[in-house]
Amino acid sequence: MLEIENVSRSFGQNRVLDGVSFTVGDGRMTGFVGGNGAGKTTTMRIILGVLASDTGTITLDGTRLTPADRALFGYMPEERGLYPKMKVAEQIVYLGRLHGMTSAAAAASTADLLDRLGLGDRANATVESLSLGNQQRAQIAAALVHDPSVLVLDEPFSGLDPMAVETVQTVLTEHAATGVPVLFSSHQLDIVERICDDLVVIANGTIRAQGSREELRSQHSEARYEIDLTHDAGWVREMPGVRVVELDGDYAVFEVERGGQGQDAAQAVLRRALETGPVRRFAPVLPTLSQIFKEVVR
Ligand SMILES: Nc1ncnc2c1ncn2[C@@H]1O[C@H](COP(=O)(O)OP(=O)(O)OP(=O)(O)O)[C@@H](O)[C@H]1O
Repeated sequence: MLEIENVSRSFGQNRVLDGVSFTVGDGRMTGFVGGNGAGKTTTMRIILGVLASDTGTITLDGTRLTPADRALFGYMPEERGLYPKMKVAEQIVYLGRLHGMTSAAAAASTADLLDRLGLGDRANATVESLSLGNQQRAQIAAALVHDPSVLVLDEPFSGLDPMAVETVQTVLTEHAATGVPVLFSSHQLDIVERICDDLVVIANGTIRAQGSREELRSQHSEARYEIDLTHDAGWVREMPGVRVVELDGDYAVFEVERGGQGQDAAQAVLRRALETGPVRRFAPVLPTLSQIFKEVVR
């Protein structure tokens, strides 16, 4: 498990990370989300040791990170780092060699990754001749070539078409499934929602929420309910403590206050519904990641 504990960092007077703590579990795809300038890249650079923190520690399985640990990490930096004029496969093999792989092992890993990423037929093309999306796939291969023990990816899905998102997602998920902690940032909340196991939300340099996707969704779900009746649901609008956000014949979605009073109001709707006839469905509505995000960064 990778653990970031109480990390702070300022640039001049500007405190861009303030007591940041979160964990990236083994085998967990952990989405790191936050608005522009929230502190994601700074955090990732500190994890990789390319930037120092002012305070705080980073540990892997309880031990403080050493340069040797970090040499085994895979990193896709925000500023993409491949040489434009070098051939794709040659370059990825070269990066594998820098990580201490034999030529044969680096070549085998490169060929395998390029195939899985759908770049097999471009192995001998120069990086600059690839489309941006394909350059991005090559960057993913570069981060994975040495079979990293931890994977940190800054916006791995930006600029990818939906097919490429799926391809990259499969490769990353397979790598995580070998027990590797994977931290990736993204502004594409729909993608994060689909693929992350855990989520960390940062705003203005502080962590606003973290946990498994299911935990977060259920923590933020109790205020909204849907009810599906076999008769008109218009009366729900008249119920105290209830705000109807959608009404369509015998179907309604409504919000209540968070907490005990709100729950009582929701239960009162259910009781009244049962008095008036059969109820097909009554359930909390799980919020989308985008709704949770808006709520916690507010
Ligand atoms: N080298 C630096 N010198 C001064 N300020 C910096 C430096 N690097 C980052 N910052 C500031 O730190 C803050 C956090 O930036 P960071 O790049 O970590 O955010 P981010 O969450 O990755 O944003 P984005 O989604 O836009 O990439 C910003 O206000 C940025 O201007």
